Formats: sequence, C-alpha cells, structure tokens
Amino acid sequence: MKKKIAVLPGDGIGQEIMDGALEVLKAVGDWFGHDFEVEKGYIGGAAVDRFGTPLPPETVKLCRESDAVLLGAVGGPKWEHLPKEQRPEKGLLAIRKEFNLFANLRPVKAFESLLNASPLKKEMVEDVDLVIVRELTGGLYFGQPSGRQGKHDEVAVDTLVYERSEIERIVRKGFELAKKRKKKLTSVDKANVLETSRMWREVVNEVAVEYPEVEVEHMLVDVAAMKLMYQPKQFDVLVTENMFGDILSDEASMITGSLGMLPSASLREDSFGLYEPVHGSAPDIAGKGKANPLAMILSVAMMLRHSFGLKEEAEMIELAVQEVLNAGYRTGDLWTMGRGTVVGTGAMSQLVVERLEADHALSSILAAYL
Ligand SMILES: NC(=O)C1=CN([C@@H]2O[C@H](COP(=O)(O)OP(=O)(O)OC[C@H]3O[C@@H](n4cnc5c(N)ncnc54)[C@H](O)[C@@H]3O)[C@@H](O)[C@H]2O)C=CC1
Ligand SMILES: CC(C)CC(=O)C(=O)O
Ligand SMILES: [Mg+2]
Repeated sequence: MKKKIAVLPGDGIGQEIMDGALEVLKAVGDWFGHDFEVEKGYIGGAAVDRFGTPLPPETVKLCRESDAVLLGAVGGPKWEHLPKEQRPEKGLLAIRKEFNLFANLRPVKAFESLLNASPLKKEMVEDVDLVIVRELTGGLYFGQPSGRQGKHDEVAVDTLVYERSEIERIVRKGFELAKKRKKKLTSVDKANVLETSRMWREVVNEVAVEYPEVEVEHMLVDVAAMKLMYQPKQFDVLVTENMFGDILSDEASMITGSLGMLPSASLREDSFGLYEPVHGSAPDIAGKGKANPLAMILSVAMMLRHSFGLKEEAEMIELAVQEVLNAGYRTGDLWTMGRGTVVGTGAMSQLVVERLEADHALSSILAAYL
C-alpha cells in the first residue's frame, strides 16, 4: 500500500516523540511491504517562529495532499504572551476545524504490566478498556463571541454553542462504536445546568431509538469524573462535548499510569484523520530525552487502523509496545520504585522497533515451516 503522511512534530517534546514514532512506522512498513511517504510540516510555536502564524497555508496544503496527519504537540512558555490568534494552540484548533475532524477517539486501556504504575488500586484498573468519544470542532473552544468586552476589557467571554446536527453526528459515532464493542454508551453532560447539555440529552435519546442493542445512560460530568476514578470498569464508550472530553481524558489517563500512554484519532466521515497523543508539549521535560513516546507510537497504530484499514499492522505495533512493557522497560513517568528498567525517549522507541523486527523475523520463520 502507498500512502502519504503529513508529519507535524510541533513544539516541546513533539519532535522527540515523533522521531521514534516514524522509526516504528518505517519498521512496520518494511515488514508488510508498504510505502509510507512522510513529509514534514510546521504547526504551533514552530510555525509561528518560521511563518508568523500557528497554521500556515503551506501546512494546510501539505495535509490536503496527504492521506493522514501525524501530530506531536503544540505550545510552550515561549509563545504564551502572544495574542490568542497567534498562540500555538490556535493552530491545533484551526487544523481540526479546517479538516472538519469532529470525532476525537481517545481509547483508555490498562496494560497488564502497568497496573502498578497507576495511582489507583490494581483491582480497580485491571481490565479497564474504554473509549472517550469527544466532540472536537464545536462547543466552548470555538463559540463566538469569545474575547474581552467592556470599556476597560473588564469582562471576559467564551461562548458554549452547539447545533443539533453537530451533536447528532458525534452521538452517532458513539453509538456505532459502542455497537461494535461492549454495547454500552455513557453520554456525559451537565444537563442540570446547561441548555446545550439538555439538547445533547434530547439528541442522544432520539438517536438511541436506532440502536436498541446499545444500553444508554446519561451521566452528569462531575459524577463522571468521580466514577472514572472510582469504578472505571463500568464504562465502555463515553460520548461527550469538547471541553468535558478534553478534561476527562487527561483524568482517565491515570488509569493507564501516565498521560504519556494515551493516543488519539481525530476523524471525519471519510478515511482522512489526524493522529496525536492526548498530552501536550510538556515543556517541563522537553529536550531532556525523558518523554514517553508510547502515546505517539500508539497514535501511529490508530492511523494504520482507522485511516488505512491496516488492522494487523496496527495490532503488531500494539503487541510490540505490550512486549516492551512486559519486559520491564519504563520511561520515567511510568517508573514505580523498584519496578522495571528506566529508559529515555529514544531507547524506548528503539525497543519497540527491535520488538517489531524480532516479531517479523519470528513470523517469517513460522511461515516457512507452516
Ligand atoms: N494536543 C496538544 O498539542 C496539547 C497542547 N497543550 C499545550 O502544551 C503545553 C504544556 O501544557 P501542560 O499543561 O504542561 O500539559 P502537558 O500535557 O504538556 O503536560 C502535563 C504533565 O504531563 C507530563 N507529560 C505529558 N506528556 C508526557 C509524556 N509523553 N511523557 C512523560 N510525561 C509527559 C508533563 O511533563 C507534565 O508534567 C501548553 O502550552 C498547552 O497549551 C496541552 C494539551 C494538549
Ligand atoms: C491544547 C488544546 C487546544 C487542546 C487540548 O488540550 C486537547 O486537545 O487535549
Ligand atoms: Mg487536553
């Protein structure tokens, strides 16, 4: 298979984690005989420095000419003083909107060998396998008006607005996913206070009629935040609006032991997608070779599965990650006293590549004998 991938490392740890992810992509491409052409572009602070804007037209063009996008992370203290249109985060919001990537899938799966890395009790997180389906192009991050008002800019405004159709398409994604999984959908809102949430509930109830096999529950976001820590096993698919999904997914990352473990896919109706870790640019550890590259590497697996339909290739990456963790290797964020061998970003990526190569060699030997 021949595919073109736009690679946007961004800022902070973005470049470090992307380097390893591309090596993993190459290893899996070599194994299965795929031609993955990658071309680098700029987004976020790196784009501000080079082009004066966080999402330059050159980057949009590159993505338009590509089959999928891999993105590292954006943002950092260097650009925090800039007006909001020029902030790195604006580049990320803009690329999501530009490509209509309204459905953000954030899977949260507990790895057996990382149960001790979670701050939650082992029995609580064991076997957790849930997906947060986050609406990504509407809500508070995009609503207008947004900014300062009043004679002296003494009023700050952000607007939470949703159209029915925006809710319906993301809710449908949630139902479709739940139908293929454990058939349970939790819709998270704040319907006791917000009008957008009351409409969200109405839409969920309407769409639910088309999916009688899926059990539906409505949950207020404050309770959902608590239950994610108290009874995470009760969840299968959670569907929610933009900001609630943003916050709940960082919280849920602790089930896996680290924010550095969660990948994501930002999708629309066709196969095009943008794949990025859930975490940000981690300025506190950037440039130190300490970042966990696994969320980025697992995002590559999501790209292979969702944009290219390469299920087996995606599974081989996930298996290699699991094998490396089973062998006891940990980046600093996952290390619990006395357990495992601490490695840096490059070494962790290299271990995954070596695992893939070893699995490839083993499968070739087996194929020769079968
Ligand atoms: N998708 C994106 O590009 C996102 C960008 N940001 C931006 O990133 C910048 C930093 O934001 P923060 O609030 O610090 O959030 P962050 O997610 O960058 O970091 C939060 C904490 O998690 C740690 N961490 C994150 N990823 C890690 C990894 N792969 N390995 C090991 N540790 C990791 C960091 O060291 C830090 O202690 C800000 O400019 C923010 O706006 C924040 C979230 C998402
Ligand atoms: C940096 C923000 C624009 C988004 C964010 O935190 C996220 O998508 O997880
Ligand atoms: Mg976030």
